Amino acid sequence: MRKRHGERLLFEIDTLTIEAAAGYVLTGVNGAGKSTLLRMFAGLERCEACTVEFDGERLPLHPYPAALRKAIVFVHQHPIMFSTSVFHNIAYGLLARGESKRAVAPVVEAAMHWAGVEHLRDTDPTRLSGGEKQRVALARARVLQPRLLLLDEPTANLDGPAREQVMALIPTLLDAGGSVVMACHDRDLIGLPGIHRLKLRDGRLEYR
Ligand SMILES: Nc1ncnc2c1ncn2[C@@H]1O[C@H](COP(=O)(O)OP(=O)(O)OP(=O)(O)O)[C@@H](O)[C@H]1O
Repeated sequence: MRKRHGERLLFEIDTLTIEAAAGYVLTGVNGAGKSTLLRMFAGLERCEACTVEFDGERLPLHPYPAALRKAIVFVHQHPIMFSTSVFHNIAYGLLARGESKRAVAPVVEAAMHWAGVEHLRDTDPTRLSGGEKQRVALARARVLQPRLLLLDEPTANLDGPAREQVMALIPTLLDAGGSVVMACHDRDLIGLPGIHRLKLRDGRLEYR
């Protein structure tokens, strides 16, 4: 995977292997390219010379393949939500996949319970705090059961109980059986037991 901005080479990565059902933190100084790398995986950023092997099939990252669109979910640092309700935002992706309202309702209930946002079900997400919004975004991603979940600095800009609540959810994301890669600077996330460490440094990826 190679990424340039004009003449500047941001990174060049020969091979990156993401195992099934494994958790990774991606670290690196500000501007190292962490968000860019995650956005590439999610098809949100063009890249040169990018090929992935997914379930034994070789695919380009551009144009972005439908198989990856279904398998990979990206959670933005500042999640954007419809100005409807928390319930609707969590349900939306499943309804868009063609699932019935009747099938989706209990899944959304369980996800709200998991994220501790049941009391906010009818709230307009634009009125939520940063921590509440991040928890709704995690619930919204989780119901889609992604094979790979990409989190961009999930605890950035949070402190106190809001940060603790988001922190507590992250290890349980792996229980669903998918893999998680999160870009972060948060020492507590980097130190989570069993998590693999990746570092972008001077345009190269290091396994640590
Ligand atoms: N469209 C663009 N044109 C030129 N440079 C860009 C563009 N988009 C991003 N960059 C640069 O690419 C670099 C990588 O940005 P990125 O957001 O991926 O870094 P990061 O490691 O996630 O940083 P942080 O830890 O601060 O979030 C930065 O120097 C940024 O300014």
